[in-house]
Amino acid sequence: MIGRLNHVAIAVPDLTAAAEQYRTALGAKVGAPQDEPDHGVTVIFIELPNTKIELLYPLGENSPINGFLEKNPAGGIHHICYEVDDILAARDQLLKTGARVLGTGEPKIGAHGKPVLFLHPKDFNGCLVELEQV
Ligand SMILES: C[C@@H](C(=O)O)C(=O)SCCNC(=O)CCNC(=O)[C@H](O)C(C)(C)COP(=O)(O)OP(=O)(O)OC[C@H]1O[C@@H](n2cnc3c(N)ncnc32)[C@H](O)[C@@H]1OP(=O)(O)O
Ligand SMILES: [Co+2]
Repeated sequence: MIGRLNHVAIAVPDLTAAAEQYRTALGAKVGAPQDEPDHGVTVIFIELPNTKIELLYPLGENSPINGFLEKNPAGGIHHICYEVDDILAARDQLLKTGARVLGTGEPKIGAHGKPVLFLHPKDFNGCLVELEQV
């Protein structure tokens, strides 16, 4: 069901510093900051030849990443995003296995303008999973 790895997201305590480090120390192709108010985050995508890294920083008062950054003040890997062809079929299949879909259970439009859903980290070996329909 899952296809390519779309991105690995890293929650960071300082978005500008993290972007600069990827640009200068790691020599990566770093995009511009994008506010995602529907998701409570500001993101910067880093383009790698085979995937992307999504730097995440809280936006607004109820950001879903606030708790994670409180527990991991230096930052940390926050989620991985797998591509799927049909997100509703994927969701329904996963619900049958007992996996918890976060939020309302309905896809939201993600940072690439495509539908996304999140699966509870406790149901996936401690790793928050994002699905993106491509
Ligand atoms: C723009 C878009 C895109 O790419 O298109 C994005 O990525 S938006 C990216 C931001 N959006 C999201 O993450 C949306 C989905 N996320 C959520 O709904 C939330 O972040 C939850 C995953 C439910 C966690 O929320 P919160 O930290 O408030 O809950 P909580 O404190 O009750 O956490 C429950 C347990 O899960 C653990 N936990 C929390 N976040 C975790 C993470 N990212 N990875 C692994 N474990 C995690 C906590 O340590 C805790 O474990 P213990 O009980 O053992 O201590
Ligand atoms: Co993401």
